[in-house]
Amino acid sequence: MSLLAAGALVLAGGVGAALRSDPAPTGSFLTDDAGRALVLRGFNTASSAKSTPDGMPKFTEEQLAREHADMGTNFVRFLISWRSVEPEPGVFDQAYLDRVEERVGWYSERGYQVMLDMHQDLWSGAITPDGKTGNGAPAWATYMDGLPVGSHEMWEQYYLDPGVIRAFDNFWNTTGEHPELADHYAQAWRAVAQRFSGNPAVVAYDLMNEPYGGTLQGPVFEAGPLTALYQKTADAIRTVDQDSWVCVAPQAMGVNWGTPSGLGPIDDARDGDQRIAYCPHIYPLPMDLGGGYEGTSRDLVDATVDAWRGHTLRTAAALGDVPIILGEFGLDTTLPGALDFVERIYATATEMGAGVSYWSRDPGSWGPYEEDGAARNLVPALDRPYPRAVAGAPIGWRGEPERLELTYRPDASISAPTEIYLPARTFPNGAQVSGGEVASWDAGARILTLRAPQTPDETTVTLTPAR
Ligand SMILES: CN(C)c1ccc(C(=O)NC[C@H]2N[C@H](CO)[C@@H](O)[C@@H]2O)cc1
Repeated sequence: MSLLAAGALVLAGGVGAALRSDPAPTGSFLTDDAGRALVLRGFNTASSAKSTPDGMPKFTEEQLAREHADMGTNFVRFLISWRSVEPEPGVFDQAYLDRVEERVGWYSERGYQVMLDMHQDLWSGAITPDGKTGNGAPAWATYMDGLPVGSHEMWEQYYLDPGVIRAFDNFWNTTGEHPELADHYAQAWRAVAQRFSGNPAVVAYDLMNEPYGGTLQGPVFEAGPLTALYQKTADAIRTVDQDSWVCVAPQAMGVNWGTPSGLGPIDDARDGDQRIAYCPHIYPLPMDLGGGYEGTSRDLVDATVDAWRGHTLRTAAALGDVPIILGEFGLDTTLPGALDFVERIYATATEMGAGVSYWSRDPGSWGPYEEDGAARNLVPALDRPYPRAVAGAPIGWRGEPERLELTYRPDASISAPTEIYLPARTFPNGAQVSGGEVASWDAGARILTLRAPQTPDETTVTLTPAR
């Protein structure tokens, strides 16, 4: 069992958890330019970007400032789209990338890390005449070959329509008719990476949102055309960007619900340690079907989370002990037991050493704010102390409203300090620290930094509210 697992198990669940037979957490993290291990907590921003003419989310800098003040997030999975990057074959829209870069600047000014998510659902807006069902791919890359697409109450049903399956089969070249589309996709990502290479706020690229294999499903898809596309795209990115992490996601069908992924390893062409991350989603079916997190539904959801955890750790290990970002999870937080479910997912991600981007930042019953801007129940639930950046190797940590415990092995070669976020609602006067020394306390940004320990030995610091 890895040190991370031992530490996490002790912190997260006591002796009982130590008997867990699941694979050990990988113990690897994305790092910032200073080399600190990053604990990433934030939102998907935002679903509204799927349909706007300019490709931008309906989201203002003031709304980001509010999110930062209310919850101390440090991460965003920012939705971009192939249709906006490459509106015509081989034509890359620099004005669109300007708009993306402006918003990346909002996050950068507040110390955020940004993961750019090439987002698709149901392939493209071109699958239906009104352009409102799917999103992501441009119309010129959407070949349905005249096959029909129906009209459905549940959006997921469109994935079973012949026209939609054919659009995916042509992209993956399962038909043998369109080998050029994957090359275009990789070059579109190269154009994005060329723009953001060296941008200190852009830490990662999430290559494709919730991939779907059309006729091909499961390992034959994931280990076949999906892994091949990721390799092609990673290679294209590395011709212009040697440092950003490349995040690869499994197919959504099944894996979102707790079944194993057959994704194959990606060879990272960069000089030095590989920077590949694994970015699955989790949406337990009983929650999606409206069951809530109570009674029998809760038992089924817990079984899903346990299965998902084990499969995720095994895939991350198979990809080369890569770091994990939970790219999406979310729910209608008016469901019974919703906040207990949110707590369960964050505790599981913490134990795994995974980053988290909640789905999503859009207003309404799934998000942190109402349409009128009023804060919802999610805000206090997500406003928790956490170690944003660790100057060394995190072994394990546990955050409760009025207590943070972090065990890590300091790395004296890292000049930047360990940073900890402390919520105003539970740490109004800052923190009492045991096991470490306070270097600074920024009451405005709610960030406390620790002085580097004198020895490289594993150390545990505990923070409780200052009186
Ligand atoms: C049948 N297939 C392929 C399928 C079914 C269901 C989802 C899904 O719920 N995804 C969860 C959330 N993720 C997207 C955005 O990435 C949201 O629209 C979904 O609610 C995905 C794929």
